[in-house]
Amino acid sequence: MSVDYLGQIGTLIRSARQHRGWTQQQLADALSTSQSAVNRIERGHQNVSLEMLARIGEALDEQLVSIGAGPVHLRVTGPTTLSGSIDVKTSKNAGVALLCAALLNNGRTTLRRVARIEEVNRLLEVLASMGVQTRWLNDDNDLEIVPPAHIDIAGINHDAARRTRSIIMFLGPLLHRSADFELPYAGGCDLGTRTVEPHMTALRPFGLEVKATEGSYHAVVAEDAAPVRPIVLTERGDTVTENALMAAALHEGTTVIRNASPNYMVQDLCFFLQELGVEIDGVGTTTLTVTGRSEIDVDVEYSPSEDPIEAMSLLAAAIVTGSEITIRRVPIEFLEIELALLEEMGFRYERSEEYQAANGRTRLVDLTTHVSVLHSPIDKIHPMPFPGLNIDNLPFFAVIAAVANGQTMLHDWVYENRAIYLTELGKLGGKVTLLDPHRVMIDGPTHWSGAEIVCPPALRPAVVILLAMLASKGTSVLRSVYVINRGYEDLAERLNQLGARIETFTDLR
Ligand SMILES: CC(=O)N[C@H]1[C@@H](OP(=O)(O)OP(=O)(O)OC[C@H]2O[C@@H](n3ccc(=O)[nH]c3=O)[C@H](O)[C@@H]2O)O[C@H](CO)[C@@H](O)[C@@H]1O
Ligand SMILES: C=C(OP(=O)(O)O)C(=O)O
Repeated sequence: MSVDYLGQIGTLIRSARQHRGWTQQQLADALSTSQSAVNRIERGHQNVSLEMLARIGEALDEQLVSIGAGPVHLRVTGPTTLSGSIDVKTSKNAGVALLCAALLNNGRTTLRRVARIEEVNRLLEVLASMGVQTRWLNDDNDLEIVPPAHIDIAGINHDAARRTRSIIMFLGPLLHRSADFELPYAGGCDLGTRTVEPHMTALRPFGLEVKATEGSYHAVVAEDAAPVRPIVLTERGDTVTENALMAAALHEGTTVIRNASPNYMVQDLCFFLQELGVEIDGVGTTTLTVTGRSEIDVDVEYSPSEDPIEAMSLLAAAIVTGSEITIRRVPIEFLEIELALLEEMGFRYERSEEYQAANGRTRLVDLTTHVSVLHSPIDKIHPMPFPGLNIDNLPFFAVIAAVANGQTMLHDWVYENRAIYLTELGKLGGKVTLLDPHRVMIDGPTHWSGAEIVCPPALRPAVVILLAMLASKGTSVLRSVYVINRGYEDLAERLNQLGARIETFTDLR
């Protein structure tokens, strides 16, 4: 940790003083201190208290440093070899779904070990603005949520809401709470246009009609509407399935959802809803049969499961740095295809016996990676809805393909923009050719060398670049990492515990 903050602050003070046309003595007089003290401060040789900084700023009529504001960056020194063990944290995508689902419950919801990430923070801000009480209970990241008798949807914090995609999952729970309300447009990663139409189609049988007005969705709910036939999702999407589930959970009667996503976050939501007393058959399949309740008022505890995408990120970290590490608490059901493909590429690893996650349902294993010589797969790599290679895991195969011998094609048919961001690996020495907006060709192996890169506005590609920086020779800088913190808790610090050399810094302003 060698950022010379004192030196930087000193330089800022000197230039502000000179800008004002003052000598060191004049500043010293204004501060009732000595000229030699000012000299030491300007040279970065003296620790300055916050109070002193404020006084200097006042004397020079300039705000010298704004603390905590502005973007956060990472400085990475490489190449690194990692070692040791790391636990996978609970998933962002279950976390946000469960926060929305807590709106179904009039009672107290306690979620155990929630990922303390920016995406969750934004949703907490949104919930607070609607009058929902939330609080972190302890250092284990247990989170308590208590909705008010009347949810103030109109009071919603638009700025926080617009920064997350998950806001769309308020529709399912809120349609039972209000007959007429507005929600800001969903945000999240900039991956190109992401449709909300399947959500509207899925929720229409519950009486919901949504009109897109300027900057927000205007939702109107018809009284006494109820699904009379199975709801057939037009896409097997994760959040759309969750919306349909949440709408069905507060509908007294049985709803059948077909073409449902059986993916990890949906399973977590189903297990939680079961704890709330909602009956659900077919968890983990594409047909969910839900018998809801007209009111839910229980004090409930639930432990969301571990994040398969974080597990994949850590596997990629080990592979790109040629390291042997143990990744604990891997939800194996959701990483099997990725591992099978990696094995085909020559990756060797050991897998422990299975054990249960804290929710008592999800199967976990520990994986120990071995240093392996990888080659490209014979066929292109493409994602599919679960059970298929997870779309959020596809970007990690870019950095893996870059260290494998041969040519690999990645085909991201899902998102309009995400593959494009992978070409940023070229700045570190990767040979990544964009064939069209959905396909990239990667030639490996790569001699990585450090560079300065601004995070692309998409979580997974940003992490992919960080991982390549771990393997890059020299110093790299990754700018504006909010996008990473949106989905990962303390990633840099946890990689450092495995031996990485990543420093966090901000611009002093
Ligand atoms: C909060 C959360 O849980 N976010 C996840 C969720 O977002 P979410 O459920 O919001 O995903 P989207 O609805 O944006 O779907 C992703 C894309 O896949 C397309 N699509 C999806 C299913 C399908 O059967 N056919 C199809 O074409 C959609 O049109 C869209 O372009 O699922 C995405 C796809 O797994 C993940 O990347 C996100 O991390
Ligand atoms: C696309 C992602 O997230 P979101 O749906 O929150 O934008 C992701 O997790 O990679």
